[in-house]
Amino acid sequence: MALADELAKKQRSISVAEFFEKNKHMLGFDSPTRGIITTIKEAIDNSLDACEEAEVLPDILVSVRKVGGDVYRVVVEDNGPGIVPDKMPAVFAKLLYGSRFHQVRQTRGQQGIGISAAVLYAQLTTGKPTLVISRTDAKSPAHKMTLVIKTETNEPEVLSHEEIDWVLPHGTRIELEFKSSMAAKKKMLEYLKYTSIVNPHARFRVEIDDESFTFDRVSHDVPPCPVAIKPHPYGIELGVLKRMTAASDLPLKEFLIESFSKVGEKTALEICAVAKLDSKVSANKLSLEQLNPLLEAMQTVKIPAPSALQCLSPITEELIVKGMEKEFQLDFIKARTRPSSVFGGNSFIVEAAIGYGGKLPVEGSAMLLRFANRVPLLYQQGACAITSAVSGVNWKAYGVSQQGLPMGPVLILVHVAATNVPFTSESKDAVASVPEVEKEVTLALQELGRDLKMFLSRRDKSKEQEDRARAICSVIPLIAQKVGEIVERPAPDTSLIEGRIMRRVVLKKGSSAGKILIRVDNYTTKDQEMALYDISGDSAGDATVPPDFVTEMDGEYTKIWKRLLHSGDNFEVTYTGAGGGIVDLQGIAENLKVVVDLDV
Ligand SMILES: Nc1ncnc2c1ncn2[C@@H]1O[C@H](COP(=O)(O)OP(=O)(O)OP(=O)(O)O)[C@@H](O)[C@H]1O
Repeated sequence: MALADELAKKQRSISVAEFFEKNKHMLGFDSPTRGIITTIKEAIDNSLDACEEAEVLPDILVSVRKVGGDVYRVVVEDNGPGIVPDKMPAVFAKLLYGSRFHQVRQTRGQQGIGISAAVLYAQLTTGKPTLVISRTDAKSPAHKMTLVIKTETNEPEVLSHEEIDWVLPHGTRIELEFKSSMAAKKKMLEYLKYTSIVNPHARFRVEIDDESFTFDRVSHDVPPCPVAIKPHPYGIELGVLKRMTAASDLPLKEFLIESFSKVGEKTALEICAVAKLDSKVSANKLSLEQLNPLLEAMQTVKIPAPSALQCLSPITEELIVKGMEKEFQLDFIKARTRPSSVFGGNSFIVEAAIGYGGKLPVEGSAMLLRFANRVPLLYQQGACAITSAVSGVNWKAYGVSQQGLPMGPVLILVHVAATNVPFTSESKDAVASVPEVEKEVTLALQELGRDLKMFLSRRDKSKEQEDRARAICSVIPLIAQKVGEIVERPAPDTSLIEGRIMRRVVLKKGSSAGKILIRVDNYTTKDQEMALYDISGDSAGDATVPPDFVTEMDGEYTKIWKRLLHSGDNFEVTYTGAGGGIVDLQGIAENLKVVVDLDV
């Protein structure tokens, strides 16, 4: 037909670079504002992955600078293992080129698209090539290249290449220029803050125009790099099995043992028996008719779950708490790392944490921080299985109000670590709805919910006790006076009683000087900041605290002195002046025993 001939002239293959140039939203480059965050995220993901592989503590520099008009230069530099010069062009200027796609282990990068997509975005919006410097060891020179992607062929083009001296003994630096705006500055800083929470061993130095920020590490231990394992029989699909058998000349039994994790002699023979196949037949001789029952047998025979120990890298409860405490002021924080679990042959571990109170906003719904393989998920919260699992928990049972998400000063962190995170799309914004993953998130949150409930009821109880004590306090002088009248004696001095109620030390107005002795006993948890408040609201009184306290003003008269508490601490607060005052010991952990002695 004439039309078919006509169409035939227009039919041609499309390169993957051309495809993503047109569909950049699929990779998280929907708008200039988002483009800048995605670029930084892709580069940082790679830096962290590379440092983990090289077992070095990541020191990452991020710089964003306006270079004219609406063009910004983004620089990300790491102290990772570097990239050999031969591979630099393809790593940065060829889509679907990477080292992690075929590995069964937890990594941030998976697809081999991320950083080349950023290079493509830069050349699309400014026409500028990307500059890359990389060095693999102190004895070799660094290589500096400028690169573009030839979109029609998805092949790299090296515009310049020279060997240079470089300050870093090993590492990689990428500089891209693209059209953007600073509308997302807050989100960018949030992304960095959240990244530093789940990568507590990394340090980020950030320069945005003329401002600098540091997100420092709280751990000096490099997390063990996840080790790749073989695929599990439960997670295999027919096409993959066909490719694997075709490439193997081993007998079927040996092929099964060699190619899959958790398959030993006994399991391999059982699979062959269920599939009614000879265990000695060569794997590459199997026909499609034989592969179908083989696959079915591989998925019905009972096989132990893949081991998660080596291939996953959970953050751990202790480090999640450290990371959260570094970035948020909270009254309560608890984290939980669940045992490993499996979906479709993929190992995964869910970790979660709940923070409460402190400086979290009281109004509105809880803050939800979602993470997958130690990467913050900043977009598509509503489409994420983590969000629906959080909303599915009955928070009212734990003393927290709820409208879908819990409401009030609550911070929820959920981290899904998996050998293959089931994202809803290539832009890796949201976790797809997988019942096994959702169940684990729910279980982690329910466990934490019970701890939160306990904290809240203890807090309410101590508030109740304080109110009661206060009420008693207020009538003590009256009772004393009445007693004095009855027995016809002067009223007894009740100031000391008033001064030792609860954790609040009250110095009566008119007392000219006082000493408060504070002793910290029985401190079993980690160091925690304690604040001493002078809430007298009076300029006449003043207090002297030991010099290692940091003083802050809260309002015009109220001073806050802060310092970390340690077990066995002993110190004195001296109060002078006629104004009287109240020194309040706040933010003290439940299990911390603070002994306050008043010596007026
Ligand atoms: N800073 C770096 N240091 C060392 N190697 C790097 C660095 N950046 C990239 N690489 C290498 O280049 C490859 C490609 O990176 P790219 O960002 O395109 O994909 P990815 O991270 O593997 O996957 P994804 O598309 O899911 O992000 C990586 O797999 C890694 O081997």
